[in-house]
Amino acid sequence: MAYLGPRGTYGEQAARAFASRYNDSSIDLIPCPSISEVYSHPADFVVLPLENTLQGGVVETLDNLLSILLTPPSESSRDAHTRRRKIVMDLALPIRHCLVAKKGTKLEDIRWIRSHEQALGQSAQFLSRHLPAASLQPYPSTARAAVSLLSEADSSGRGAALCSKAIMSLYPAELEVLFEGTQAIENNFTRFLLLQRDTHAPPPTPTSSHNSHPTHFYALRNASLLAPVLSVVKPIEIHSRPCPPNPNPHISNGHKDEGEGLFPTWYLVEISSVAQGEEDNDDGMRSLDGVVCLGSTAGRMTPEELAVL
Ligand SMILES: O=C(O)C(=O)C[C@]1(C(=O)O)C=C[C@@H](O)C=C1
Repeated sequence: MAYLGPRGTYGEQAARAFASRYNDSSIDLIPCPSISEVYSHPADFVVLPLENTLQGGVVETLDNLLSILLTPPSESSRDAHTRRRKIVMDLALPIRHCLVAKKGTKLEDIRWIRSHEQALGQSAQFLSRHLPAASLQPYPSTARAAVSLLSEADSSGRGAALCSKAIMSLYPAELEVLFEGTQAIENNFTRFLLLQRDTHAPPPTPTSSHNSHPTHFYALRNASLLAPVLSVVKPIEIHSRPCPPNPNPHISNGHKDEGEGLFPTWYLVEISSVAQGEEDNDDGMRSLDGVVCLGSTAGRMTPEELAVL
């Protein structure tokens, strides 16, 4: 199971929780250096952060999920295994950031702060109030930012990281927590998705809160597809992202003739299956040209289930 590493990330916590849903103790957790490398990893399972209470969609995840719109069905290279993967589960992980620094560092000495851009954004109010002069340095993950402090040549401790307290169990002798709870609100969650290859692996065992109303995810190539889709289903959420420049002019990115001019956009639409006649609706969605099904969440883990892991 591939996740955004190194050890100590929120992604690792999500991966452990997802792995516990499988009656298979042989699932290895594989840390990857970036969200894009998680997405393209050939593992049977990958774990991706989708959205956060305070900061909204995780753009690197959205761009990777939507990149399927550029992949022709016959693709045989890097994208073959990503095409065969489907979303099977989600969870909402409580997110509580700590300001962490090398032991002995004082708050007033801190000149720069590293973290994943999501964590920096979620802590913007704290940073402007307590560390207004510090420069912000985006890192590929919260734990990578914390680990980078250890190899910092500057031993006077002028830098800090925002990350999960979990990092302290890995580096108790080197790091210390200067402040707990830097995010703007207590009820801060990041939703993670589990994608599973449609071969080999068994399905997850249902959670105790087994979701009798799964939700379904679709990638849409342009805005004109929103109208037919929204006329047949109940949308729960719609994320939009700029359509990337087309790397392969032989494959349409869906925008040449759409008249969207300067701002071509792709959409990730999540729909509920509680709408009447859901089966028909789902078939209707799949048959639309420019719509790709990305999978369904079968059961969401509750905070209580996460707490006992
Ligand atoms: O950097 C991490 O620890 C991650 O797991 C990534 C990530 C994200 O991409 O949103 C996950 C949860 C938090 O919102 C901050 C960062």
